[in-house]
Amino acid sequence: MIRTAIVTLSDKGSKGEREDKSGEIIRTMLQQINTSIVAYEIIPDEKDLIIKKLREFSKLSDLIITTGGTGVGPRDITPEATRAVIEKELPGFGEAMRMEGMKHTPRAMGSRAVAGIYRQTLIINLPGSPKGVAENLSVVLPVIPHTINLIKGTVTDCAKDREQHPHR
Ligand SMILES: Nc1ncnc2c1ncn2[C@@H]1O[C@H](COP(=O)(O)OP(=O)(O)OP(=O)(O)O)[C@@H](O)[C@H]1O
Ligand SMILES: Nc1nc2c(c(=O)[nH]1)N[C@H]1C(S)=C(S)[C@@H](COP(=O)(O)O)O[C@H]1N2
Repeated sequence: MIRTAIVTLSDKGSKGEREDKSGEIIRTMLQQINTSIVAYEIIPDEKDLIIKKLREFSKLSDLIITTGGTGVGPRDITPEATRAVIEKELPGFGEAMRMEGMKHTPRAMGSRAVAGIYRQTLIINLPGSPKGVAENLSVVLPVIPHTINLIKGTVTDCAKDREQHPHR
């Protein structure tokens, strides 16, 4: 069971001015893999607060998924906060999400989403819009369990694991 935390970055959402559809989509899509939601919060786009929350949630989760604040708006700061926390970056996740996203909309190149590892927790940024969340998460979802197994050291032989699970 992958213990998962969801963090929605939204100034409007944190003030109760918008329903968090994006967080809800993450929750629904995660049912496709073996996860349990252990934490969920909507916070404003404040760098120090995001850093604090990522560190706090990493103590209780194997996976943290953020949504929002990845673009070029004046208050978009999620990638910088994530980079301040992670110890290893996984650039392939962002590359894959943007590459696939551009098949849907050229605006996908405007997301600066990053992914990486802090201690034993995988952190993945997703854009804020519900469509952006669904399209981006569908790209990385199949590799999340394998990545977490590698982080935790429960899979050490990638080649053998690939023979057993050729599609993930
Ligand atoms: N959590 C969410 N739930 C539903 N829709 C969202 C959410 N986050 C973003 N959106 C939608 O995606 C659009 C682009 O997201 P973006 O984060 O740039 O918006 P925003 O209005 O600046 O957000 P905020 O002021 O809440 O931080 C929003 O205008 C909204 O329509
Ligand atoms: N696949 C995909 N990626 C996407 C989108 C989308 O609809 N689909 N929306 C884009 C848009 S419009 C923006 S502004 C950026 C950043 O969104 P954020 O600032 O809400 O995180 O993500 C982009 N990435």
